[in-house]
Amino acid sequence: MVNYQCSVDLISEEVQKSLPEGYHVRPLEIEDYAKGHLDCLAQLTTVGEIKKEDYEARFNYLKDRQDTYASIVIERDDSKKVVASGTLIVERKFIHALGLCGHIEDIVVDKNQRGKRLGLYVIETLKQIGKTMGCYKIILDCNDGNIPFYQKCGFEKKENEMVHYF
Ligand SMILES: CC(=O)SCCNC(=O)CCNC(=O)[C@H](O)C(C)(C)COP(=O)(O)OP(=O)(O)OC[C@H]1O[C@@H](n2cnc3c(N)ncnc32)[C@H](O)[C@@H]1OP(=O)(O)O
Repeated sequence: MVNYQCSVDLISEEVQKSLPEGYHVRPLEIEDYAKGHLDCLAQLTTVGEIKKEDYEARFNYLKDRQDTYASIVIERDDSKKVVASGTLIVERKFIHALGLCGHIEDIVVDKNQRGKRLGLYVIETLKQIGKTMGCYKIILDCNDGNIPFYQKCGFEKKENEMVHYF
């Protein structure tokens, strides 16, 4: 199984050029608590009060499972702030010959940084990580308003999303 940290290094070189100047993509780091990762996520949905030690415990849980979770961020070079983030989760199936299915989750670009193709870049990076890790497909759920964005990222609409909240 590929360690995604390595694949991000490879991807970075290949596609970094397509990012606007002054930004870079990298795996999530434990220091991102202080770099605005949660502020960015709060522009997607409710985050709640998360203490630094709890953030770090969750980060370490994910880091110990890099064959399943790949979280990436885009950092702005001048402010050193996280301005975009996203996660790929790799599901291990019995079907499709023990196939691996990638799930894209929690995509967000800071509201002041939208329209610069940062979202596209996050998705392209996660797609390449998924491919490198051996996923046969990548799926995601989104609202109607984001369908055109994901179509630009190479996704097509298929079936429906269902939810049951506890
Ligand atoms: C699986 C999930 O996580 S779904 C949740 C997605 N996240 C959110 O809804 C949070 C709030 N929204 C955001 O963070 C951002 O608006 C995002 C992530 C949806 C898009 O990020 P951006 O960086 O602004 O998009 P980006 O600039 O990369 O756009 C890529 C292309 O999609 C187009 N696009 C982006 N959003 C939209 C939209 N809502 N409707 C139509 N086209 C769109 C852009 O015009 C661009 O087109 P182009 O290639 O012809 O220039």
